[in-house]
Amino acid sequence: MTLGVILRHRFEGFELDVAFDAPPGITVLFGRSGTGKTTIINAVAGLLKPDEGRVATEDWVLFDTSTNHWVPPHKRRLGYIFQDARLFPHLTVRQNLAYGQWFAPKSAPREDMSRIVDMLGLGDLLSRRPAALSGGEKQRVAIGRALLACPRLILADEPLSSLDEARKAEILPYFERLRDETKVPILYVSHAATEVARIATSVVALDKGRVTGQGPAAEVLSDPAVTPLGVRAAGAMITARVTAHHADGLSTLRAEGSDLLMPRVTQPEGTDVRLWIGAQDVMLAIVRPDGISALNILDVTIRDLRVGTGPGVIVQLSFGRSVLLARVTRRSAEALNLHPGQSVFAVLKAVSLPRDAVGDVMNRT
Ligand SMILES: Nc1ncnc2c1ncn2[C@@H]1O[C@H](COP(=O)(O)OP(=O)(O)OP(=O)(O)O)[C@@H](O)[C@H]1O
Repeated sequence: MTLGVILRHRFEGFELDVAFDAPPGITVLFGRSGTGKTTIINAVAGLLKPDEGRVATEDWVLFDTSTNHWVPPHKRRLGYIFQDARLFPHLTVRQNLAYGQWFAPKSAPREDMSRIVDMLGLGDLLSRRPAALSGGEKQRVAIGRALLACPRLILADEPLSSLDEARKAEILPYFERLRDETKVPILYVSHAATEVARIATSVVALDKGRVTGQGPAAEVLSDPAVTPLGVRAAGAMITARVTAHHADGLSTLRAEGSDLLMPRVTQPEGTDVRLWIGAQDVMLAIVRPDGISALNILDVTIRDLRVGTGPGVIVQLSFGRSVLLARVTRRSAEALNLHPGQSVFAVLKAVSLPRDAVGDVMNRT
């Protein structure tokens, strides 16, 4: 089931004009603050009636302004996952989960509570009340409650933004499972690049109320013309296989015929992972560097250079069939005469990898 979204709405000083598709899996609405992400979520939820638009799947129309069709919010069968989990404090985890189930229509296919409890690792928490849960645990219960309502669509508005880095790392694998195991489209708002790289099936990049890029996560993220958060946060996502863990805390990952050494990889050997590599963590050399501390030196070819208004240049690199981005100064690009088609070496420090940069690969069959 794919959700089609077409929306036009004007607030004083802001105009939203977007059209995109959300296929099964997680579609991340990705952009800076004030680009219209929450306005889109509110329109899909029915909390905002847009000036014009249509939101529908193949067999179900939530609203269509051209025909005056409008399904009220409580009949839309949506699962919500908010920034704060919004659990009922006086109910146990089991009762909070059952509350979600209570809202599932009798005609809907029943979701199996024990499957959801297993998927989210909630078995040991069922008799606790929310006050006795960590932020990450609460968020897992909120995901379970949303799923048990048998939603036709899940809306997640920055669900990780109130969690610290450790809690985020704890909960990201559950969103990865949600992405891979749930058949309904999930609209997920985020402005964190590593989070997007890990969980997105597809990305809708937004800027000032407009879609600047949409498509599979790896493509949108590595397009230097898109970079929704600006060049400082630009980066690319590649997939790699964990081939060995070493005693010094590093692991070898195989990607595009090359070995990469990375820290903090917890996935077992043989696992395919997604890896987020920030553009500012990649240096370029026109001859193979020798005698440097950086552990990863990759053969790459320059595809494109994007010169902005500032002193930096985003260089798009072909790494096998994958794409990497490097951010260098315009001065370096000129001094090295960097140009499309040129073979260069990308140098990547192992320690620069952020804590949550390695995630599971989608396992959809
Ligand atoms: N009810 C409203 N009335 C007037 N202006 C609004 C209203 N709601 C949102 N806006 C404006 O619309 C723009 C988009 O807001 P929106 O909340 O959708 O952005 P966002 O991308 O979700 O931002 P954030 O990441 O900060 O939540 C902003 O300029 C905001 O001030």
